[in-house]
Amino acid sequence: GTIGRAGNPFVSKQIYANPYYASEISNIAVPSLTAASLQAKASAVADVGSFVWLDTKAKVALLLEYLRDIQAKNEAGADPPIIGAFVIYDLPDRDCAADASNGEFSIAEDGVRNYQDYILEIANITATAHNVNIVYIIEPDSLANLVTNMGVPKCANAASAYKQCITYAIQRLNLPNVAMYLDAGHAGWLGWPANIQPAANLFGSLYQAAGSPVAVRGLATNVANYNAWSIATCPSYTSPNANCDEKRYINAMAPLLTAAGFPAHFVTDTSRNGVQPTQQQAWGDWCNVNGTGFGVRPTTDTGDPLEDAFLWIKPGGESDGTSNATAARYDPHCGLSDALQPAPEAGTWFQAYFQQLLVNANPSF
Ligand SMILES: O=[N+]([O-])c1ccc(O[C@@H]2O[C@H](CO)[C@@H](O[C@@H]3O[C@H](CO)[C@@H](O[C@@H]4O[C@H](CO)[C@@H](O)[C@H](O)[C@H]4O)[C@H](O)[C@H]3O)[C@H](O)[C@H]2O)cc1
Ligand SMILES: [Mg+2]
Repeated sequence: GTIGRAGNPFVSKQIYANPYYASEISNIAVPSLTAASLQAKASAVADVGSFVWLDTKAKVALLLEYLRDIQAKNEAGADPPIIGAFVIYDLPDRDCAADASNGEFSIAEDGVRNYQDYILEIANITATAHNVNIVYIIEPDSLANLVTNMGVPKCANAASAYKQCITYAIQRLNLPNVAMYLDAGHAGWLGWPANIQPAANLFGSLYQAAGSPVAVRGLATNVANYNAWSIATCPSYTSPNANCDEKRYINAMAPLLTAAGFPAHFVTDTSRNGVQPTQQQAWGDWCNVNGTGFGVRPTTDTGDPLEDAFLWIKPGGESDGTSNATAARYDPHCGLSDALQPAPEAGTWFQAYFQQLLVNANPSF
């Protein structure tokens, strides 16, 4: 049966500690660290299962390589069995409300067709690796931008392409060895009272229009963001949004989704939420935020029946965006007082940020 229909895809499994992140740590981070104690801690980070971002068509080659490695490890008796963990992130006109993570495809230049080819390649590789279970997070920030940023021309112009591409993706990846979670922003984005019902409507209508694919298990929250899973006192910067953490957000969202025909479960990114409250000057500050730390390691022990797992989705140490104001992809959020600077381009290794996460890790390494 499909792992999506079969319930929580993470139970009695371990997430692949992928070589891409491990090599960033062993080739860049460890040699850059002077204290031997920090080198040992850094090496331990490489052993944590985290998500591989397929943020270019070229990186789909990694999917094939890593699924083969997982298959071999499982055949050699990996216990618990290893599952693959990947982020689908290559929409045309990507990251439409920001400048830091714009992608390789543009709608004006056959971007929808290029995206469909990207998805087909992933689907074909996924189907051949039929005895490896895989979790896909679908397109961070995309649908959330369609809820709150239709006033941004680039988002308004991209809306139908986003929906067409995401529908294509969840239909083509609706395979027996797949579970998918659609990205749903975070408590400080779609959790606002003004946004949460429109968000449920969008997710419900898209899910049903796609034919309610059984492999779609639910939604992913807090991807590349910093919110607490559950916090006793709402931080000041969250006021007046009562949904001030991810647990409150998903518990407010779940009944609205069920009513919209989408009985969803959730996963939450805890890779960078170990320090609470954060040093964000405003809740909407998303770029390379100062003072953060690695959060709870991946686990299904969430204490909430709606929450399948805490996961490390954003690879901690990879930049959210460049602080170079002359760069083509410069976004002003990466130049704010609460953003660690100087920062390299989105997705590239940011050693000072990795060190920050490491020394602030909670639980500590
Ligand atoms: O006082 N009030 O009553 C009240 C009422 C309503 C208010 O309005 C809300 O304010 C929120 C901010 O507080 C806004 O949320 C921000 O929206 C941004 C996109 O526009 C997101 O940015 C993305 O972040 C991603 C990583 O998460 C990046 O990968 C990506 O590149 C980047 O673009 C921020 O996270 C997210 O925090 C809401 O839209 C907005 O509706 C505010 C106050
Ligand atoms: Mg981003």
